[in-house]
Amino acid sequence: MPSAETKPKTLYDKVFDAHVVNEQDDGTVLLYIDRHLVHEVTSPQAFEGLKNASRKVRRPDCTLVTVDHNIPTSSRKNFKNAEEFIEETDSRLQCTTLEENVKDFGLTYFGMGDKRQGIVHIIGPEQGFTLPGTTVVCGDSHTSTHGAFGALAFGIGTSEVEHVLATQTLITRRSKNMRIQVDGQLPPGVTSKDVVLHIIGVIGTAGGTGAVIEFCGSVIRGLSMEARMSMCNMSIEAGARAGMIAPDETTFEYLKGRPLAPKYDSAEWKKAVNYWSSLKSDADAAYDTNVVLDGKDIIPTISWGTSPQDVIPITGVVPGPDDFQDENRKTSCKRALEYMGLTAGTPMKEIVVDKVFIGSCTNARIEDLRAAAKVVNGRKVASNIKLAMIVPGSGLVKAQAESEGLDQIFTDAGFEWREAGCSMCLGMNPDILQPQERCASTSNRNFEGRQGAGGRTHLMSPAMAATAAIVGKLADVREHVSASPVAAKAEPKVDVQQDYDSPETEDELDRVLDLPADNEPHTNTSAGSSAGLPKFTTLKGIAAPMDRANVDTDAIIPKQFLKTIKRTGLGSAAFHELRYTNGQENPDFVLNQGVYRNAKILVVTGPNFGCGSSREHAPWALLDFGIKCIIAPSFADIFFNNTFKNGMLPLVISDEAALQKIAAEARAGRELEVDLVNQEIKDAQGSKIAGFDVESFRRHCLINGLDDIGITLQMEGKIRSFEAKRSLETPWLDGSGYLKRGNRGATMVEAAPVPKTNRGDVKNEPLEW
Ligand SMILES: CC(C)[C@H](C(=O)O)[C@@H](O)C(=O)O
Ligand code: SF4
Repeated sequence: MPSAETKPKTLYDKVFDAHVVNEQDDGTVLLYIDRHLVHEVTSPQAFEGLKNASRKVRRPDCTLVTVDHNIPTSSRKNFKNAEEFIEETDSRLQCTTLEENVKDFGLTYFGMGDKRQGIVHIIGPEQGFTLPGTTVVCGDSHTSTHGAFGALAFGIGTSEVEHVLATQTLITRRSKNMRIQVDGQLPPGVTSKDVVLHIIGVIGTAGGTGAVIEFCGSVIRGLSMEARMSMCNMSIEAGARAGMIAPDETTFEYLKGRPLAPKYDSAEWKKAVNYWSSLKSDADAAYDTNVVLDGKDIIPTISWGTSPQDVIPITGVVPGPDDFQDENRKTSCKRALEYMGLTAGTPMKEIVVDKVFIGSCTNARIEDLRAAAKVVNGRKVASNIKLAMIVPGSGLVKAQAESEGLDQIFTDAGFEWREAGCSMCLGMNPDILQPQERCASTSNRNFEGRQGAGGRTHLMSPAMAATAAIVGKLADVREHVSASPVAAKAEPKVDVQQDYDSPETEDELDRVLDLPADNEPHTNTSAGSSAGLPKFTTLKGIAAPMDRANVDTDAIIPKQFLKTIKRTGLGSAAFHELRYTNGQENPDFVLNQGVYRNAKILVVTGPNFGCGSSREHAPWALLDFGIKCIIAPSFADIFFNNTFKNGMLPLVISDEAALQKIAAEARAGRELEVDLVNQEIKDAQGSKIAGFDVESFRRHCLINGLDDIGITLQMEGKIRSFEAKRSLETPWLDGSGYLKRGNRGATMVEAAPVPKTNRGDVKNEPLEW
């Protein structure tokens, strides 16, 4: 056996190992976080937690904040401030709460009046905030996007957002290694979006559970950074913790001249590139799973159902339950066909579309817009299309597209040209589908109700969505455009400097100056801080049975309830779309029936519970309903973590016979007892039905009601030594370019750290600095 030092490592192992602050014997790791992106939906409760415990943000210089999910995409010509601009009360409150928080904590913020505002996963890379070899987190599942740079980037829940804000670390464990190699070459008309949809079709939405996927092979090497981002973005849809691609010349080329990357050609840049070049898997590194695909087998791919694994080549027909072996898939197929209003056997190309959405963190970058414009150029949107919209991923993408005349191509064809934001990807703002409307969408999730209650989503590439807009039906781009719309590998540079007055005189010393006024980390103490959690020892109560697979967090708590700035009060909204029909309780749904109304335990017989979004609102809603324990054959990673942070217990029972025994008790309406101390599930008479295993650190915290942040703060010494080492080895990660440059150039004033208001009237304080 080679020693730990000499053992060949994967890219993931290398980045992970380089960030370990502390490792316990049971594998619990305190991991240092280099980059934290924050948005309005998943942060209010985290900032509230900090305030309640009188804590500060430890590293404002490593934190970047924007608004994206709730904001309208209508013209901002008359924009003055979010308070006046956002009409919907809850959305407005979420955005203004964020603005108060960035002021109170002195954070760098791209507000709606700043050209650099955009979807978090678009602006991080665009600004050079995302760098190879870093750890990147955000309270958002599509943080996986940033893995395209060889960063270890993953979504976290709100409790973890608070943990990172307070400590700049996370408590985590190692994931498995999965390699997906795509060899050969892609045929014309096939893009990275088709590749990733195809992959999810092959491995399924739970295929990557517990693993970090490394994408490699000649097809991946040949992709531009933007195309790589689209792929890593959707690794969460394959159930993975993260997706990664080893950095190479394409990556370095993309990073040249980005405001927050080391200055190009400086000694620091060279040092960085030298380090980044070492970030590749060792030749004989071992993977837990290997998948090998050939690019030539991939055809433009599109989704037909309500899960991202429900995909098919555009040349295919809508499948039926008989096309699947697995019972769970047969049942979900039936339900999906009903929801989608489709009949098995219908050719995909005959499906008529009502709306077209080109946007989202998967496909709203300049290359995506160019690919769509190439299809649209000189043509008109079909007359049956009620709305075709282009929503650029950031203000800078929008400006770049306008400078290339793409906006004109789109508007001439009949598309609406909007302002940056998440928009109809999840419809937290006014951009939604009406019930039964069918949408060709470049986003990443086709869950029931995702783009609007009753709305029907088909996922596809920008070129395919543009083709659907022109044809009025789902259509094959290859039949409508002669040349491949795939962008060349040459990097499509968005002009990130346009707002940015970079001083000519910068030299190496700059890095030292390039620090916030108080570059000392803001240290929090563990003393007298947050309240901790209620202890979980045993739980006795009614268990509700749920025979479903892939229950996503959009289903557990739909988007309209994410606008709260509190953790409580979501119980009545849990499983909203399943629980109510036209405002009336649906009698078929288990939680509306007799004893199950008071269920404390949920027994799910299908795999992959809690997949999709990172919203901690899902466990909050279950907890508020009264459910403290969920038993299932497997869970999606982020949901699994989120439950523990709320004193809840997710129990993996992978033994089918044991699970069926437990489910039988639940179906009979009898109580179960979950004994965490002895790790046993008992029936109402107290006889053991099954045993289980919970990682010792997590068990210890639950049983003793311990607060993670408090525990981590006791490691201050170790965190400080880690930071000192980081400053020496990767100095480019300290300080934020904005925080210094903001004091120099007038055009940068709006991005300076936000002083705490001293007028006591935050609402009337101008927000566009
Ligand atoms: C709001 C946020 C928690 C969520 C996510 O984590 O993915 C959102 O971005 C989504 O796409 O559903
Ligand atoms: S998936 Fe959609 S809602 Fe989520 S961050 Fe991306 S664009 Fe926004």
